[in-house]
Amino acid sequence: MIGAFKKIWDFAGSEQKNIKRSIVLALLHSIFYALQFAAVYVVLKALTSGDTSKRTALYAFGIMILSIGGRIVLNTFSQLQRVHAGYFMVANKRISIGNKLRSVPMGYFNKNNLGQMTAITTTTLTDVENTAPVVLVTVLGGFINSVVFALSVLLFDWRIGIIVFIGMAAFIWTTSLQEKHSRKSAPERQRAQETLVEKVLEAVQGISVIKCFHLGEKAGSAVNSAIEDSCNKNLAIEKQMTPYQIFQQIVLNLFAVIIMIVTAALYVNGTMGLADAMMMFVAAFMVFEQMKSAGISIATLRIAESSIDKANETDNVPVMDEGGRDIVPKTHDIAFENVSFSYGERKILDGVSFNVKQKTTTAIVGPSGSGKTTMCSLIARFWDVNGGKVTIGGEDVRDFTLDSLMKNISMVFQNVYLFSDTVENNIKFGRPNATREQVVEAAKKACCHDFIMQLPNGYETVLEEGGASLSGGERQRLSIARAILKNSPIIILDEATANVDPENEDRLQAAIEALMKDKTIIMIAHRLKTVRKADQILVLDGGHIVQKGTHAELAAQDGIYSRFITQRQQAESWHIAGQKT
Ligand SMILES: Nc1ncnc2c1ncn2[C@@H]1O[C@H](COP(=O)(O)OP(=O)(O)OP(=O)(O)O)[C@@H](O)[C@H]1O
Repeated sequence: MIGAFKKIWDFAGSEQKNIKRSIVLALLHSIFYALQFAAVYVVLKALTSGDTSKRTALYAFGIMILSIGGRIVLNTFSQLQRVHAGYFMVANKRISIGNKLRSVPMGYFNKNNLGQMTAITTTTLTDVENTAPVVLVTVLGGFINSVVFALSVLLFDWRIGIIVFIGMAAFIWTTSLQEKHSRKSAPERQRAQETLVEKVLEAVQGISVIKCFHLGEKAGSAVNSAIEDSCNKNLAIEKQMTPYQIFQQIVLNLFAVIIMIVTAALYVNGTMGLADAMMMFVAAFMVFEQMKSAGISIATLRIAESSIDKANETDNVPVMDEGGRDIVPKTHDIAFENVSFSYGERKILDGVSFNVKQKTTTAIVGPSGSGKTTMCSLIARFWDVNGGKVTIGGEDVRDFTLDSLMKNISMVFQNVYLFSDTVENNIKFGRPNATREQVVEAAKKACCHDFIMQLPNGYETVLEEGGASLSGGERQRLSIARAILKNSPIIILDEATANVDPENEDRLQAAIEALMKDKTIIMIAHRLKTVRKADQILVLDGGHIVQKGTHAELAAQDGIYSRFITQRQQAESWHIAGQKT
């Protein structure tokens, strides 16, 4: 249990001060709570001694008012501090995880699916927000209050005080039993919650496939069973905890009864006065109150702990940036030196070496799945090589900080992701402080300006998430405008195969040509026209560069490249024939 408290305390980080304040206020609250006993004692003492003066009544009344007023004020402020701590400690963790995810290797996203990550940053951390500070303040505050209360009883009458302490020890014993049991079920509840988020996201993201293949029932039943499982796991925790909570109540009530019996006995044998005995009767009802609420909160301690473990696990993944330097490379030559790379056990690149001179264009061709995209991803360090090295201007990409590396590179892929933000902000993504004029200039070069101006609010139009409100070609040209504005010296380009109708193709080509001007280009090429113009062509197959040279050199050789030419020529003639009909 102490370990769990320490975890919450460490998690609170800079919010520890607010939790401390909340606990102190909770303690002060308990002093004001105890004041009502003083009022009761004054009344009892007066009644048993026959003092019915107005002064005594007012005195008792004043103490009672002070007790009530103090409790209201202190409880409000204690709660405010607690809520503040909960909200900010979780907000800080969310920001920290967000920053981490920018710098983790892409392999992390393979192993940890979107559902898990969404669950951690939403429901899991919301659990921490709602439970951690409450549990800390209620349980710690509750125990400290009870000890203070018990000490007061001990000073008042040592015999009853000892019974109170024994009752507290019995309660702690039942609590430790309860806590051991919740240790196993809290992570299970956690997993069920993650699966639920995962299934809902999957159903929403794959809705077009689900509709196409009439899979509504299947997808629905996966979501339903995840909901059911999550409900069951929550109920299981409740069911598991209930007997312990009943047991705790029995133990505490039993000790309250013992206090009353012993008090009565002490009064009867004349070792306790009437007022003191009546006071002890009242105390018997109240002395364990704080412990009871602490006991109920203990059940959520494990939930908070397992949620914190999960969030910390995500926050502690090793990032790629560690040890990187802010490097400004002297040139933008790119080199692969004997590079090997595998996804898990599966080798994709094996001893790949080549050089790209700055401000030249290199086209990569090869069969589907040969590793073209992977090779490009290694330059931007989405992944780290398993052997050899990738350099820019002679500097290993692993020596750069992520930011200083990405300053040099723009990537334009076929799958363009646009954020649910204005068109302008989507274009400014790579250069946030660009002016409107610069945005418009880039959009014009990328042949986007006309369609942007036709949108309801032009550059201020807010796009739908992922860019769903735009056509594939429009999305692609916006991503080119983004890259033009970023103006980085190296461009990695996956030439479009899809979304290209003849009208769009001309615009797209114009956009790409604007982007490529005076840059070092690595291009996954699909069109014969672009491959022909490249300064160097790399043919990738079976994890190796099997051919390297200019179009003229490779076209003269028998091999994959000459077959690629034949295939492209056929495809392009089919394309043209298709247009004529
Ligand atoms: N994130 C990943 N995790 C595991 N395997 C992957 C991952 N990405 C790609 N692969 C596998 O690595 C191989 C190379 O993929 P890559 O996308 O680099 O090929 P490509 O030549 O670009 O293919 P295409 O021309 O079809 O786009 C493929 O067999 C693919 O299944």
